[in-house]
Amino acid sequence: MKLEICDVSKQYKDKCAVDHANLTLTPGVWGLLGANGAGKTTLMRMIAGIMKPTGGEIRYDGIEIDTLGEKYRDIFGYLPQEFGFYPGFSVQDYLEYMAALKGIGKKETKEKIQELLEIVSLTDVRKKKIVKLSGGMKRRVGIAQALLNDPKVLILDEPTSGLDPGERMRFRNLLSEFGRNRIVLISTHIVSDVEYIATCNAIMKDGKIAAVGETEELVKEVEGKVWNAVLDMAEAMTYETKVPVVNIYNREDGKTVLRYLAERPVISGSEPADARMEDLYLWMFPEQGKEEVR
Ligand SMILES: Nc1ncnc2c1ncn2[C@@H]1O[C@H](COP(=O)(O)OP(=O)(O)OP(=O)(O)O)[C@@H](O)[C@H]1O
Repeated sequence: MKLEICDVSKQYKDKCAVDHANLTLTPGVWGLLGANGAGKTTLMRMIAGIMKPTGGEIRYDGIEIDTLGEKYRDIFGYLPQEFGFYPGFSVQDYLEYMAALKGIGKKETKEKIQELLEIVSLTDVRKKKIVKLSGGMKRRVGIAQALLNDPKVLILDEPTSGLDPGERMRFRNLLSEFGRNRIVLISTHIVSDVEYIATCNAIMKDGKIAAVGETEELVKEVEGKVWNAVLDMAEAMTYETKVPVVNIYNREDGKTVLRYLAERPVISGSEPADARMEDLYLWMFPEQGKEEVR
């Protein structure tokens, strides 16, 4: 099973949102990383078949998705970034409605909804109107609807926004399991959100795919360039503008740990640290700064 994005572009009037993107997705969980405006949503909408590329094509197992029509919809699940719920519907009614749209039989629908409500921990609120749910719960309803048809390809646009830490953890576990023999693509501008579940990553910048690979492989580029320095808070702050800072946190003993990137240690007493995706991201796009990526 593979999904190929072949030289895909999308031109909106005077804006090239996706620029000759090439990417082959195979089973597993993929992170699509990029700052706001990098082109992630546009690329995902094209993969979902709800927007046509202005150049190139997208193929599922060698066949252009447009020509697959209904068949593609059957194997596909999509959680858009902004998605119009039917606020007056209860969770159960909404999922039944979505299942009908996806052409799932009644008996199968009942069982599937029960199973999914358990998975996303919404069984207790299944009769509640969606309008009355919290942001995180609404997001989980969205995740459940994307899973209704047991899709082979699952596309999730910023799925973790609005989830609390517990929900994020459950969501990660669910996707790690789900992605074993399916293609799962998750977009985010929060690198740490996909770091623990994505086995492969595609990094987007200005509409282009800037890097692709397994996390371990990609982070090799920054190995030996990540440092931790333990300082007083005031001193740590003075380095904020002098070195690319990935992270600053305060320890219980009152000291501050500054994680930064440099070819060689520039703060005395620095210790080497294991490289992670957020280090690579900042290394590749220093101008985007830490606010964008964490
Ligand atoms: N309908 C449109 N018309 C014109 N420009 C658009 C349109 N939709 C998106 N864009 C522009 O295309 C670029 C890519 O947008 P897109 O939403 O795909 O990025 P993104 O990486 O998903 O960002 P975000 O995380 O903020 O959603 C942005 O510069 C955006 O302003």
